[in-house]
Order: sequence, then C-alpha cells, then structure tokens
Amino acid sequence: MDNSPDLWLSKLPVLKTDGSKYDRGHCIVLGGPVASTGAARLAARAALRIGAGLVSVACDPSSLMVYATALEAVMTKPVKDEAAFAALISDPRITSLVMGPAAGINDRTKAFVLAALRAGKPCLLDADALTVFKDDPSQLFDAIRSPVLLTPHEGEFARLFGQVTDRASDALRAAKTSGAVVLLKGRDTVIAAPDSRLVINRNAPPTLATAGSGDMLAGFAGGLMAQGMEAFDAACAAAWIHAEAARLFGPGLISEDLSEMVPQVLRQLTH
Ligand SMILES: NC(=O)C1=CN([C@@H]2O[C@H](COP(=O)(O)OP(=O)(O)OC[C@H]3O[C@@H](n4cnc5c(N)ncnc54)[C@H](O)[C@@H]3O)[C@@H](O)[C@H]2O)[C@@H](O)CC1
Ligand SMILES: Nc1ncnc2c1ncn2[C@@H]1O[C@H](COP(=O)(O)OP(=O)(O)O)[C@@H](O)[C@H]1O
Repeated sequence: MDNSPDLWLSKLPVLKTDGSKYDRGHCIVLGGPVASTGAARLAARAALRIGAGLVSVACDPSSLMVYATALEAVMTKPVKDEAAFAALISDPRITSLVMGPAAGINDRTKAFVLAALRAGKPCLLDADALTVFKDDPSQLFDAIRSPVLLTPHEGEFARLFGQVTDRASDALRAAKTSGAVVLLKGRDTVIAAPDSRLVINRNAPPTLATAGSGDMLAGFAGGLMAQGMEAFDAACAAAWIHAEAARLFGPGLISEDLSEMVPQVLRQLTH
C-alpha cells in the first residue's frame, strides 16, 4: 500500500487546550562524542518541531558544553555511564528515545541501547545504534520487547539482516525477525511491521540525499512516538512529512531546512 495522510492523519497527536508541555511527551535523544554532535542535534530539533513537549539530549559530560551552547529549546542531560542513563530514562514522563545518529560505534552505545530496551520505552534505533549489533544481531532482536522502530539505510540494513535484494519483502522479513517496525530508507522508503503491515512512501524528492536528512527523519518519528503515536503510524507519518517538507522547500535543501518546513506541512495537513 502506498503511504498517504489518509493512513495516519486521524492518529496525529491532538493538542489539549488546557494541556502542558508534559502532556506532549518528552523525547530523549542520545548524544554522541564532542567531535560529532550535529546528528543528535538535528534529530532533537526535529523531535521538537514535530510537537514533542520536551526534548533532551543525553550525552557524556565531556560533550555537554557543545550541546548546551548549540541548543536552546532542547535541554541537555549529562549521563556519565549506563547506570546514569538508566536512571534518567526511568522517569515515567520520558515517553520516547531516539538513539543512534552519530552516537558512536562502541560498547557505550550498545549498553545504552540495551538499557533503553530493558526500560520498555518506545525506542527509535538508527545508524550507530544498529551498527553496534553487526557482529551479533540476535543480541538486539532478543532484547526487543517494547515498541521499537528501526530506521536503517541499505548499508545499515545489510549489517543486521543481509544484503537487500527485494526492498519490500526484505523489510517485512526484517520486521518479523526483529520484532520491531522496520523503516528501510531509500528513494522509496519501505515501512514494515511484524504483523505484516507494509507501506511504501513515494513522495520523497532526490534533494533528500544530503547529510543529516536521515537524522531529521529519526527525530520526526521519535517525536511522534513521544506524543503517543504507535511506531508504525509514526514511521508512516514521519516519512511522508519529511518528504513533503523537502518537496515544499525545493532546491538547495540542507537537512536543517527540513525541521523548519514542518509548520507549513502540518498547517496544510490539518486545515
Ligand atoms: N551532521 C552529522 O553529524 C551527520 C552524522 N552522520 C552520522 O555519521 C555516521 C555514519 O553514517 P553513514 O550514513 O555514512 O553510515 P555508515 O558509515 O555506517 O555506512 C555507510 C556505508 O554504508 C553503505 N551503504 C549502502 N547503502 C547505503 C545508503 N543507502 N546510504 C548510505 N550508505 C549506504 C556504503 O558502503 C557506505 O560506505 C552515523 O553515525 C550517522 O548518524 C550522518 O547522519 C550524516 C550527518
Ligand atoms: N535519491 C533519493 N530520493 C529520495 N529520498 C532519498 C534519496 N536518497 C536518500 N533519501 C532519503 O534521505 C534520507 C537519508 O538518510 P540516511 O541515509 O540515514 O542519511 P544521513 O545518515 O546522512 O542522515 C532517508 O530518509 C532517505 O529515504
């Protein structure tokens, strides 16, 4: 089935007139090391723009100053180790986690992902949060119990599930194997659920082939999950909104522009 707003428009978060920011969810984005903070910052901004009430970047104390000076509405939380991270996300007001964009391919990222999955929070895993399991993908699949969305590009997909040959059937197989919703990125993005739901997103322009656009997509989907949207619906909505934002912006797009186009896309969708 092709993706369109008909599939998820009625499930987009609706604001309570007397609600507070806490009613709109709190998304935690895992920050990376000091030399590569951009990807998590893009994802955090995207999560905020799509409507999460609060967004925090959780990062090592050594990179805190970079995040703290570069971010305004997004908050920062220093977490020195896995125990500190587990304590942070145990707060019931934390409603989703986005992990992976430039997080680092190392044991720390792996331990934090496993801690997040143990906590049972809705999790979006992308980029390095997938690559860290390339030597033992079953360690990741065995840990998946909560609602999880995996958002690999074809290179990341191959590390966990093998080379892509048929995008739709490979994504479905991956969703069943992992127990997670799988969003396989590309010109046409395939979204597959373990219960065999399958949607193909076809409105993406080639201007999206630019560094960081996948990080923005992660933030959009994670931000919708923070507001209570189910992982599959959040993936479909995020993929469509991401592509529509790029289409409306037109030539010269850089990833930063995507979050700034969200108000226009949402206005068109909801009026
Ligand atoms: N501003 C930033 O800080 C940015 C940081 N990024 C981070 O940089 C790290 C490396 O990301 P990469 O995406 O380069 O991934 P990787 O370095 O993990 O993989 C790239 C390799 O995968 C293979 N591949 C196959 N299909 C591919 C496809 N459709 N797209 C890309 N590669 C494909 C290629 O062999 C390519 O060399 C990640 O942590 C990522 O989050 C990127 O997101 C770009 C922006
Ligand atoms: N040729 C293309 N046409 C349309 N969309 C594309 C094209 N190439 C990449 N994209 C989209 O751009 C995004 C790239 O994400 P990703 O590969 O993770 O990049 P990055 O790691 O730089 O963020 C994905 O959403 C993907 O679907």
